[in-house]
Amino acid sequence: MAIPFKTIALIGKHKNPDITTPLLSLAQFLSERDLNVVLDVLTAAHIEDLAYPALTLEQIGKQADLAVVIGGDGTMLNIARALVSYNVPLIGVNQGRLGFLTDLTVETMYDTLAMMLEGQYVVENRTLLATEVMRNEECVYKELAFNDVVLHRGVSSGMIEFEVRINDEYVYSLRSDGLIVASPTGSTAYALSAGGPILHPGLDLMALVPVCPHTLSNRPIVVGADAVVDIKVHYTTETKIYADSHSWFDLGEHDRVVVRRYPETVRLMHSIHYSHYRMLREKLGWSGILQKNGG
Ligand SMILES: NC(=O)c1ccc[n+]([C@@H]2O[C@H](COP(=O)([O-])OP(=O)(O)OC[C@H]3O[C@@H](n4cnc5c(N)ncnc54)[C@H](O)[C@@H]3O)[C@@H](O)[C@H]2O)c1
Ligand SMILES: Nc1ncnc2c1ncn2[C@@H]1O[C@H](COP(=O)(O)OP(=O)(O)OP(=O)(O)O)[C@@H](O)[C@H]1O
Repeated sequence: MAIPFKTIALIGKHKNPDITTPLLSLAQFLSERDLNVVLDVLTAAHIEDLAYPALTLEQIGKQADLAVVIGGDGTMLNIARALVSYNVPLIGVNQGRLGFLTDLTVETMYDTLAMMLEGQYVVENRTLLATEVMRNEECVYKELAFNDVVLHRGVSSGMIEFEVRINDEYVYSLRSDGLIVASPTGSTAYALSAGGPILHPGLDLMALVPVCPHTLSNRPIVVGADAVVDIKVHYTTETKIYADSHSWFDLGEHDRVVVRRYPETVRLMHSIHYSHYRMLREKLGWSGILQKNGG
């Protein structure tokens, strides 16, 4: 079978010396299979006498057929947002903490990649969120989020107050520490810590999860892909909006935060043996066996 991937980009967690050895070893493994290997410029900057071309993420987006990200969830979030418009499938090798988005390990990556390069893979299309801050009908901040868009009180100790509308219909007003609008991918991140539901990543949905709401009856809600979530901030001290916690913006009084599904999706590639439920079981420490007699 013809290999559908000719040029493979390797992108490592920036400034992490631990990734250099596995990354170069993976580069050699791929070169020996007659594949063109390229590295991203930030990763390449820390490697001496590099035998592979160093490309910007934009060049990788245009030239690579596949990108292997060696790092943690934080690195994958960043690279996925940067490459989403180029439709390059992404494979994650975990060198970080939890590794919800980076399911291969350094130990298993050779065997698993060899199988995937022979066509034994599945692709998941993952939803992203697009957010805009509107001030007097003018957009003053615009960002993409793979996990979540979070309205938060920042460092101030006081609660924030805001009003939520969905598709122009009033939903509720709330006083709380914040509100998380999570994609299915982000449903296992901050939203989960705040009591939100775990959404299967194949779903095209968003979860709205309040952070410490003052009205205890206020619960997380799940809305459809066509929902345009409009949050009007009533009173602000230091209120901020965060996209994946990587980018943020200081909100002013009466600013509106608009969140909607981004039309393009991130393509995550997994081995055919990948199981979302096994991953949840392992990462979240769920029990794998039923014990008899309550033992
Ligand atoms: N109290 C919290 O749980 C809390 C607070 C702030 C931000 N966050 C999350 O951190 C994310 C940014 O991640 P980071 O790694 O760049 O920051 P980070 O380095 O601060 O790590 C946050 C933790 O969240 C994990 N994580 C990230 N994305 C995940 C996902 N989709 N599913 C399960 N776990 C995930 C990471 O592995 C890491 O252990 C934000 O999008 C937000 O969801 C969580
Ligand atoms: N090659 C790269 N190009 C661009 N940004 C990068 C690159 N490598 C890492 N980053 C950014 O550096 C940061 C690394 O994230 P983080 O500190 O959370 O580490 P991580 O190990 O990837 O993830 P985690 O801590 O969640 O396991 C993120 O902001 C990520 O987007």
